[in-house]
Amino acid sequence: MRGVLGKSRKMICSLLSQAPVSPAYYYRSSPSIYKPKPSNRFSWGFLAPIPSPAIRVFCSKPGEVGGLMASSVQNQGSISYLTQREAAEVDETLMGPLGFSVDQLMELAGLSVATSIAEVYKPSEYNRILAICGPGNNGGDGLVAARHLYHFGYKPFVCYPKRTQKPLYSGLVTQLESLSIPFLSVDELPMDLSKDFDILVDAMFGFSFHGAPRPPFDDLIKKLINLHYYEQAQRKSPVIVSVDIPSGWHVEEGDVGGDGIKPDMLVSLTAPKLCAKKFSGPHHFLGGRFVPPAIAEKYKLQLPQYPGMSMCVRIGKPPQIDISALRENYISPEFLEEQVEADPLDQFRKWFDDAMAANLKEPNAMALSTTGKDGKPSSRMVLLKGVDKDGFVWFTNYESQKARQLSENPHAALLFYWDGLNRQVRVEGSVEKVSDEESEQYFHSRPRGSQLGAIVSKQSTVVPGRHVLHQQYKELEEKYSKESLIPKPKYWGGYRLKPERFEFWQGQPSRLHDRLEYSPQETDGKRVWKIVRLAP
Ligand SMILES: NC(=O)C1=CN([C@@H]2O[C@H](COP(=O)(O)OP(=O)(O)OC[C@H]3O[C@@H](n4cnc5c(N)ncnc54)[C@H](OP(=O)(O)O)[C@@H]3O)[C@@H](O)[C@H]2O)[C@@H](O)CC1
Ligand SMILES: Cc1cc2nc3c(=O)[nH]c(=O)nc-3n(C[C@H](O)[C@H](O)[C@H](O)COP(=O)(O)O)c2cc1C
Ligand SMILES: Cc1ncc(COP(=O)(O)O)c(C=O)c1O
Ligand SMILES: [K+]
Repeated sequence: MRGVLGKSRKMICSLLSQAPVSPAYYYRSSPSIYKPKPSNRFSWGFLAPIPSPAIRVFCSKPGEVGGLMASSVQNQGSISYLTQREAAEVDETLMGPLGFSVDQLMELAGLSVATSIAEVYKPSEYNRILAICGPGNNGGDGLVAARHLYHFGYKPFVCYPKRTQKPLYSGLVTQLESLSIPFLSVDELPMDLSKDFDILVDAMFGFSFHGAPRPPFDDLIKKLINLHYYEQAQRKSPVIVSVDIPSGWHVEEGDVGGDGIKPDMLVSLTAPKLCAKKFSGPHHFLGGRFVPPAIAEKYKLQLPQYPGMSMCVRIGKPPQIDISALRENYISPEFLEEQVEADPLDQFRKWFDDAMAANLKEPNAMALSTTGKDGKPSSRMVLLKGVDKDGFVWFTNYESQKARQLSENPHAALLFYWDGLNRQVRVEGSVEKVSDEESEQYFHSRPRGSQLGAIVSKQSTVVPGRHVLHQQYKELEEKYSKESLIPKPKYWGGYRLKPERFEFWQGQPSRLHDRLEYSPQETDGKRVWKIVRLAP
């Protein structure tokens, strides 16, 4: 036993060091200023390899969008598929020499199913889920997924007609019961599932399925097939998510007669089985992030890289994007005149603290909009580096495009967008350079690399290639290798915007957002901020 483990550990290490990094692809979203005709559906053609994908996935049906979780898209051609026998062998190896227990694998598999669903179907629009669970481990995955989906904010129901008395399964049932998740018998299910559920999780059979489905699963499978006809009759029907194998399909041949279920999503576990090649629905995911390199090597598995910390990864063709259907319904607490600070700077600090507390990434990133003498506006992101009664400060290159525009027209607008909080803040005012001292002080507080970078970059001018920047950077690194202080170039420094108008925006349902505007007023020779509500 020790020998096997020792050997596999060594093998794992050596495989890890040689493991080719499979390319991960993502497709980009962009601000949706384009308003297509209702029928205008098109797919995003742009797929770019990135080292660590972290993106949203957009899908074809209204309400289907990726959450904030990362996902990536992988070319179907480069993925390998398992036969039924190989799938069973992998199972045995994982739970034999590799030391996994069935509970562990099932927990991770069920979690993968739940996270795949959450990536595509938002709980606000696809809330009622029926998990139909079969007698084997595929059914167990369905029970685990139902529990996670409950915690993700969905309302799951479970149909589990052929139970096993094994402690693992009775434990899963108890866990669901303790969450008051209803169990429905086959008789309690409506004839037509389309009215009561938004998502049907097909966890009836996995890779050990053989022959023709026996009762009561034959009828349950028919219920799922019938949904297809309701849809053809223009009725809204729930989406079907199949766990590992679309139930009733041959594990290798797929939907042989062509009259089987047609899932919208397939979550392959460990590695796709051969039948997955026949899956033509819009969402194919892989889950079960536990495959050790030793197994991948043995079965020559080519699997996509899981992005970041994600429990699932999209495989197969990217779905078509209907940009016109992408929308969020903002749900936030009310933002009322009585609650706001009299001084907009205090209000800004309050919201900034909220953004920090919510762990938002770079809450100090703001869009800066400027116009030159030609009156043509341009925007770009900069980082807020200080804010007080004198204004909002950022640093940049004094010979950049924005600097040229600011010299021609010293007025600008700043925009903060705090996605996770449904908030934006607009600040407008006049701009001036900060003192040289202030720029000096800030410049030397930056990492050495960024200081050198600022010297190298003649910001907004044309560069013949990346190598030129790197070459200059290297030369500077050598030049200043023995110096503790890197001199700030004259062409780098800060700007300060003195606010003349603020607007605090908080998203609300039905687009009836809160907008409170602050503008300065003279009252009895004193400057005070007047607050008004603007129509959304
Ligand atoms: N790495 C892995 O391997 C992992 C595997 N995982 C999961 O395990 C799944 C495989 O599980 P599994 O082996 O328990 O098989 P599965 O198909 O769920 O059920 C077999 C049951 O169905 C029955 N049955 C068969 N045919 C039938 C028919 N025609 N009509 C009626 N009943 C029929 C059969 O009864 P029998 O025919 O033996 O009498 C038996 O009771 C796999 O797909 C994945 O989801 C993950 O949890 C974690 C990682
Ligand atoms: C999140 C983020 C923060 C940025 N922060 C700064 C910054 O603080 N200063 C800066 O000069 N450029 C910053 N940039 C780069 C600018 O967006 C822009 O590319 C650059 O300043 C040139 O703009 P210009 O040609 O309009 O002058 C940032 C970019 C991003 C995406
Ligand atoms: C070109 C440029 N300058 C300055 C900054 C701000 O960097 P720092 O936080 O080091 O001041 C950024 C940040 O992205 C940048 O891209
Ligand atoms: K299934």
